[in-house]
Amino acid sequence: MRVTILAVGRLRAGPERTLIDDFLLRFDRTGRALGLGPAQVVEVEAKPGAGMAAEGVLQIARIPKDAWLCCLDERGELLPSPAFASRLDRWKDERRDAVFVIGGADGIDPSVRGRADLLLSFGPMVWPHMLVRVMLAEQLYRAATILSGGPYHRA
Ligand SMILES: C[S@@+](CC[C@H](N)C(=O)[O-])C[C@H]1O[C@@H](n2cnc3c(N)ncnc32)[C@H](O)[C@@H]1O
Repeated sequence: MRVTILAVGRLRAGPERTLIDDFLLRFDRTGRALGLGPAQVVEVEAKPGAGMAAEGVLQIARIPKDAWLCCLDERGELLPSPAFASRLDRWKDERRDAVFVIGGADGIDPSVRGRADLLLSFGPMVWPHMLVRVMLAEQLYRAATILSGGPYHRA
């Protein structure tokens, strides 16, 4: 199953980018034997000040028709890492694509949120979207290690 992190804004080279690249590379390596991956980051950028609705139009254009759609949202479901891994495991048997949408400064437009199969929360606090990219990349890698029985996840 291809995995896309669909994010707003361009992330320049720096520590967050390094971590994301590293976790997604590890996810690809660990997930390959499980039918998970490859993972990619797709960035959309609306004109300055165009707002969340314009970002939503760009995001919808990048979501494959039959993809599982997960929107990252602080008001969403809280899942322990093994439960998140189980979701990925189930989704990969059902669809070719999973897309994880991370909003910009204003959040995710209702036109995108309304289509989501899952609203996933990393806790009730609001995190900067660049950090949410890193957290999601790490959880994807963690999920792959849980499914492969590796020693990375210890709880
Ligand atoms: C800075 S936040 C935007 C918050 C926006 N003010 C709102 O109320 O929706 C940018 C994006 O990061 C993601 N995000 C931030 N905190 C999160 C959390 N605790 N759990 C999941 N996603 C989160 C969401 O996708 C959000 O749209």
